[in-house]
Amino acid sequence: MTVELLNITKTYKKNRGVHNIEVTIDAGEITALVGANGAGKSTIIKLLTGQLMQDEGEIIGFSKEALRYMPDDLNFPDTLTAAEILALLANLKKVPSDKIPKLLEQVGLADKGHLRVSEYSKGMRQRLNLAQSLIGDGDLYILDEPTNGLDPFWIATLKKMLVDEKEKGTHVLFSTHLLSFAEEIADQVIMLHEGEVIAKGNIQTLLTTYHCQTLEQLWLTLTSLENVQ
Ligand SMILES: Nc1ncnc2c1ncn2[C@@H]1O[C@H](COP(=O)(O)OP(=O)(O)OP(=O)(O)O)[C@@H](O)[C@H]1O
Repeated sequence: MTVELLNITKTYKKNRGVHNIEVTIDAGEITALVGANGAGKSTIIKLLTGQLMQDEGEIIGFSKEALRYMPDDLNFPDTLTAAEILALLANLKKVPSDKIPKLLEQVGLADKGHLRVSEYSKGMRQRLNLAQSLIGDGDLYILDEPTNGLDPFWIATLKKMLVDEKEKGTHVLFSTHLLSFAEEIADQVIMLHEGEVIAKGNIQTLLTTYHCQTLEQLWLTLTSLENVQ
């Protein structure tokens, strides 16, 4: 099963949002959503996760039950410990609480689960955000700027986790400003510019087609064209 955005348009009151978006997310692949600030990445993620409703178009193949989601700005209640927060969220997803020690361990917080989130650094909060997105077995995994606040070790660990998810047959879609991160692990890319898709498809095929060595080169080439197709 694939998830498809068909001719999606979302306009905010004064701003354009995204326009005529046609995107397919395949199971067992990693799709990277890339583009400059304001290009429309978060809007697409919010449409996919049901936080926004499109003005036009249709999303098919999406089921809320299948969704696991790592937002870019998750605020946790400061007075709860990380283990308590994960227990609450596991309970909501009907996942047994005995999975929590493993989740904490996966994000390197095994010995910090008893601490209140107010005592966490930014990177630790982001790892807790990652841990909550690992709860359950939903096979549509969406991550909004997952590398934010992570140090190089945790960026490398995140890469392995996403590749493992892909190998389990999960649909993985993440947004990023880091084109090298996208290039290293994604199969497909959706490149956005001013609310429109300017390139999409298999990364290697796109690089060959446009005679580029890297995604950064491709992005610079496409965004400097006078008439973007
Ligand atoms: N709540 C909102 N109200 C009005 N305009 C908005 C709102 N959210 C986004 N926009 C506009 O929609 C466009 C796309 O924004 P979006 O947040 O999707 O971009 P982005 O690619 O995620 O950017 P960034 O990399 O800066 O997070 C921008 O022009 C932005 O100003």
